[in-house]
Amino acid sequence: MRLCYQQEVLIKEVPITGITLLNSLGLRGWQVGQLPQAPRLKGTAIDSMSSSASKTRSLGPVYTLKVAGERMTFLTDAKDFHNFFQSTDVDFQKAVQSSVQKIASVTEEAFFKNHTKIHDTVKGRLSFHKLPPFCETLHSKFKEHLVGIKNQITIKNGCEFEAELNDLVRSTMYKSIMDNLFGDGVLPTHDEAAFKEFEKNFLIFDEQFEYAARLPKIFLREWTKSKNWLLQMFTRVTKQCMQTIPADVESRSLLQTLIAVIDDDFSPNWSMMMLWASLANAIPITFWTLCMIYQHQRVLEKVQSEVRQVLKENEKCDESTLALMPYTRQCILEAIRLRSPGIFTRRVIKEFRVKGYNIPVGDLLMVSPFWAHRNSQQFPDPEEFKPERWENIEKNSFPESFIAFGGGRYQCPGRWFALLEMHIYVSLFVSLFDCKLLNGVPDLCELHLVGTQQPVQKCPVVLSLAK
Ligand code: HEM
Repeated sequence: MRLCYQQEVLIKEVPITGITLLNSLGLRGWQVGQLPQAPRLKGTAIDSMSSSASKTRSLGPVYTLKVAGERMTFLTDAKDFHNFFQSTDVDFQKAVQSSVQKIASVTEEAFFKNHTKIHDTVKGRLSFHKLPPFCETLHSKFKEHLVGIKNQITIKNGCEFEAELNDLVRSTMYKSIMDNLFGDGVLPTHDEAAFKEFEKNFLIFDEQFEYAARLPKIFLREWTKSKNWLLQMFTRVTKQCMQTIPADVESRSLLQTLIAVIDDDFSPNWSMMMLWASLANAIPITFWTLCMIYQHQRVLEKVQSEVRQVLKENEKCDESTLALMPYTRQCILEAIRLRSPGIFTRRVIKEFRVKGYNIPVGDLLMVSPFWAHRNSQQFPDPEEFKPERWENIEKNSFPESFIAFGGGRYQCPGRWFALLEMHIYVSLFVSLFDCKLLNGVPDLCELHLVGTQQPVQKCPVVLSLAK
């Protein structure tokens, strides 16, 4: 397969073994297209998702792919990311609106009317200085569910307990996050059968989320059924919630805060999207963090000695407790670096100049955190799990080269909450259990581009009580 590049009158053809590249981006079967005003594509190498050196591609710092009729121009040089996030020539809302319409049935008009308001509301509610109350409630919910597992092991007379790690993390985290953000028991977390029904539908919704942004409904029967199930649930929940929104703004749950600002009939739809955003990345990355910790004996010993000491001496969990476990936080940041979302995107609304090239209006401009985080200039030995590289990172800021949470006006508003919940969960988990990965760390499934990667294989583990 060939990809054509054209610079002024010169047409440069570059052989592309790009089907592998596309596969590695998860774009199976989509078309590689023509670059209209093209860069001389030299220079920056991009590692494939599976990161083998033999798959390294040299498409250059700027290149365009035509995917399902849409021109996508990728920026791969970290020096251009700031411009990507800050330029007024590109637009976040115009890039994502049609996907939100397909996925959540929010009309174009409703999207533009409410999106910024919702973003700012979530950002305000989950801002760094609003997090302390969540410390205690997340800690107590996680503990409740993890102690449930501990009791199952104890019942077996302290013997080992076999489990699938991804399922275990999911089932213990989902309920806790839902209760914390949406209100205790507001979503079906208290009744096991109802929760299972929810989980089944949510997993289908999540798994095919990205296809749903592009494919006609006809190919998505099962997904549409699950989406409708979730929408019906949120229709009931938001109706009840509207009648019980407390006057005191500070005591409102995130759901109540959200519903209070939406001024049309799409509350259930936005709430469903909010639920997805709050579960889809943080929970798989928590799973990967645990896998990576248990896979690396030296790291494991360091985390164990840190968390067991601190949590033994502190029954409660607050900010100062977490500050005593900095290495665990470094492990989490390192796992986020290695399992960042595949891409995020902006729509070019005014000709965008980069490296001497003019990217035309209408293009989707793309940046891949997954690949950016494998740039060896910024992250030496990029494939290695090295928590120490985060040693001197300040608590409420990230280095410019770390873009897992996006950037600019619409940067992930849940990022501090995500780090908090993961820090509490991982430290509790390691303090309670010894865990042996029976088959090592699973491979990455490359189907998720917008969200983080899921494991291909199951991850069987043997759990026992921490010694
Ligand atoms: C490790 C976990 C997470 C990662 C890697 C992540 C990453 C991202 C990214 C890359 C974006 C798009 C930003 C952009 O294009 O500039 C985003 C958006 C968003 N995230 Fe997160 N996120 C995580 C956890 C969370 C959590 C826990 C919540 C909520 C509690 C959340 C809520 C949101 C929302 C609501 C948006 C949409 C913003 C908008 O449309 O304006 N995220 N996230």
